[in-house]
Amino acid sequence: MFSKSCLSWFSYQARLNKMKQKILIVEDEFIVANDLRIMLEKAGYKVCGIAPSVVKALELITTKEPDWILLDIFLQGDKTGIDLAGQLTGMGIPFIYISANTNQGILEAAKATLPYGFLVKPFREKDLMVMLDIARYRHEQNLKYNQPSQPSLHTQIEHIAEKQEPVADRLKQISAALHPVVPFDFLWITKSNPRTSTKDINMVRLADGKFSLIDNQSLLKAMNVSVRDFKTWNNSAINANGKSIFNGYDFRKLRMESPWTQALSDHYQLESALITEVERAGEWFQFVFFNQLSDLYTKVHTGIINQFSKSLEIIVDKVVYGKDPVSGTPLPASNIIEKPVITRVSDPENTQDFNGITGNSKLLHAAFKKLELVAPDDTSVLILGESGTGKEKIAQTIHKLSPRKNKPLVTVNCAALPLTLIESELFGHEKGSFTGANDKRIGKFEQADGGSIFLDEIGELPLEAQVKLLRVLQEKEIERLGGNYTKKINVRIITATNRNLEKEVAEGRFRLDLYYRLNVFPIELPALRDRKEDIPLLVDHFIAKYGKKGSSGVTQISDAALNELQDYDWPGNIRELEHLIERTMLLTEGDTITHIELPGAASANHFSSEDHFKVKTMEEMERDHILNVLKMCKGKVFGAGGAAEILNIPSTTLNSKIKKLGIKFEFVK
Ligand SMILES: Nc1ncnc2c1ncn2[C@@H]1O[C@H](COP(=O)(O)OP(=O)(O)OP(=O)(O)O)[C@@H](O)[C@H]1O
Repeated sequence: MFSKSCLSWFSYQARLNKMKQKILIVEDEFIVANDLRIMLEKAGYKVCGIAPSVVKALELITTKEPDWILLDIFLQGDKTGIDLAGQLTGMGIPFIYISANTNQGILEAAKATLPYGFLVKPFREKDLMVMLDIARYRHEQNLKYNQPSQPSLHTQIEHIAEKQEPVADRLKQISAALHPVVPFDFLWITKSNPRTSTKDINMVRLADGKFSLIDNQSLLKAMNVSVRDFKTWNNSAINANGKSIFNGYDFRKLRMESPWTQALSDHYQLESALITEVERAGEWFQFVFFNQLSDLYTKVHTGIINQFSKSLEIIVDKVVYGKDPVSGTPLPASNIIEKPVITRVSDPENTQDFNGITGNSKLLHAAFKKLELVAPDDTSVLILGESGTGKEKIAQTIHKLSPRKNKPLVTVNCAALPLTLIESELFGHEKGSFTGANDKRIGKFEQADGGSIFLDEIGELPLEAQVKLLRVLQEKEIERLGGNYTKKINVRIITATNRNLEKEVAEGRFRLDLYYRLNVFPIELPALRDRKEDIPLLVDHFIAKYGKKGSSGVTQISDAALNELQDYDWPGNIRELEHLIERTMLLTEGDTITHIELPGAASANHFSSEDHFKVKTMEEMERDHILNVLKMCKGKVFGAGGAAEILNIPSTTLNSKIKKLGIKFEFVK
């Protein structure tokens, strides 16, 4: 055992070690920078400067020669921390990111610069010190043994480019290496000046996340574009006018100016682009990265792509327009390109189902893309959408696609929990901790340990429980009611709501700090009325589902009935459609649904003359009952004489039922 004096000698040495370390803070928010300075100085470090921009940081690096840099990502000026990071690696200065931005694309970009750590704001003093300690230790070891921690992207690309493998294979590997840093769904590499259309390279990202090389001829066929049109369009390469990021308005303008971009983006549902050019022996080559997400590209990506311009040159020289590695002859594009197998998500003929989620609309694809990005991480996800849009299904898919898939996914409907039992349900209780607690209970968080917890209708959680939840998120530990110890837990949190949480925060019903913690990665699910093109697929899906389950002989639906469904507004979204199809199948004789009785349809319909055949589902009965009570109470939900009191249920529960059942205020009047 160490004696007390021996221990204090160690901490004295540790402090001496720190004192030798000069740290530069690169942070544009003065308060945060100052806080950091105070924490570091208290711990014995020397802060040699604070820089709010990359320009200032470079100046201070030259004059102060820092040993370490704490680096924010978005800074004053047009350069980001990630731009600076590239230069720091070259200068051999170790750095740690400190940022509130945990957007997946940015994290990937940050990762590619090989930082010694990434601290998410807000953080505790202890977190900063531990991270710095570990980073310093790792850096010392690296210096001692002279080991680069992992190959840089450039080294990876160099290595792939040199491989004696077919061009298509190398391009796939290069795309996979580039994608985490500059995400794309379609990469077009073309010789922009002088122009030669035969040498275009088109890399498409498939549904499984892999890449495929597709030649122009197959592309034209898939896009239904004539060779003549293509030749005319293709003579005009994209004129980027010195710009590199094309989001929103700029992307729409680019589409108008470049018919080829328009055709590509229509076919592949592309919404943004990042363009860069490299020069090789007097010839210019354009790399156009397209993405299905709008507003995806930021100056972080331009910074990265500029850092990797040498890698792009290698791609041009050694892979795309170079010599065949085996025969040594120049690579004619037509020979190196394989026939495509297009099974990507957006191909209506091939993919209609993404992990059990049916739909092929653009809006749903945007949600899938986000889901794919976030699923493998531990990031908290907030799913937003009206009742019945499939939020729970999305939560299940996130869990299924995550490394936690073999551990439990515990679902909690916050609206259905009785007020008095919420805390014990979520965090558990010890025997005798309150009247009626006859046994000890393991809470939902503990049940989900190692896996994920899905907190549905999080907007309904009362304020007291919100405080506790916040603590769990911050401390990653729970305390059972009546227990006097805490337990560490490792749970990924997925939440969902059909409420406008920002409004809830503004009106004091939801804690702002909790909202920030949960809203790290929001996924919005579109209402069915905004993606009616998915109705035929969904109908087929439900006919198949209930055909298998029940005794109905229905296997299809007539065009006329389908048209009726597409004309309806779907206030209850997919849940409403599903129940309607299930019910209609029960009532249909033969194998084809030819008519659908839509809610509110006029008496001219097929079934209303035979009311005695009409079977109401439990949900419909519940809906009718609530509606009648609401009418009786003149729409009053809360308080004395309100519908909740008459129905003897908490008003929060009633409110969520009203939403779930698609009851609108207009129906009550
Ligand atoms: N894209 C989809 N493909 C197939 N079935 C779907 C899809 N989306 C939702 N469903 C089905 O629709 C029903 C409602 O979905 P879910 O319960 O996930 O919605 P929700 O948004 O969580 O609703 P609420 O907010 O009311 O809890 C479920 O039976 C689900 O299986």
